[in-house]
Amino acid sequence: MLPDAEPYSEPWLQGIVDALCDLSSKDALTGLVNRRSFEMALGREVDRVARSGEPALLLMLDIDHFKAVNDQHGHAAGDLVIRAVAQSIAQTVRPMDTVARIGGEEFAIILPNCPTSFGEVVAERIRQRVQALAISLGGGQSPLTCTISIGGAFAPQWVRSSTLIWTERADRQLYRAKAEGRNRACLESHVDSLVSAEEKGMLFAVTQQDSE
Ligand SMILES: Nc1nc2c(ncn2[C@@H]2O[C@H](COP(=O)(O)OP(=O)(O)OP(=O)(O)O)[C@@H](O)[C@H]2O)c(=O)[nH]1
Repeated sequence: MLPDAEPYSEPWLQGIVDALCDLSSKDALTGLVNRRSFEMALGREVDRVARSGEPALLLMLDIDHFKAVNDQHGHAAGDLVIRAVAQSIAQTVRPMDTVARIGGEEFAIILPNCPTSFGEVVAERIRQRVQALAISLGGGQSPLTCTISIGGAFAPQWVRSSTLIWTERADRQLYRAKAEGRNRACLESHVDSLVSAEEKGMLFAVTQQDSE
């Protein structure tokens, strides 16, 4: 939609620029950050963790049995569920956290500066908030409920990881949550002992470069 201001005026042009930025970085259905922006934010977070050593958590979330929602209630109802879950997740985390829709019924959250002891608490809080939703379909129909599965992994502190390794770790926990029965949060444990050989190699490469 074109801005309200006088065409070609400075506010009008700024409005166009803002709208284009939104279009390229936001998901149209939910208004959350889109996959492209999420990957950029994750890359920045990997760098920040390696520099500061602050703990950061990545959560991957997926609506359970979502295909059945579409099949039983139609695609429009499915869209309502996706929107309601997106809103609920966004309202449960801090403004500094990045909440993204990265696929059909898949979401991801980057939580910078998240103490390791807080990981389970925040994941569980999100799971419970979504479970408590009563999603109105209108037209006298009963409201829908849904559940999500959550997988989480902390970025290894003081080690330069990669977005791919971090995402794979969180994804592995999400698969575990699905396999163990869904509607649950599974987080990787013993963060320090889980630095992979590849990540150690990356740390060595950085140290070598720095000393040259
Ligand atoms: N309404 C709606 N449906 C979507 C959208 N994007 C993807 N889907 C549907 O989401 C469903 C995902 O189903 P699956 O990947 O089989 O997973 P699931 O049924 O949630 O099962 P589990 O993840 O194993 O619990 C598919 O039916 C897709 O068509 C969307 O934007 N809107």
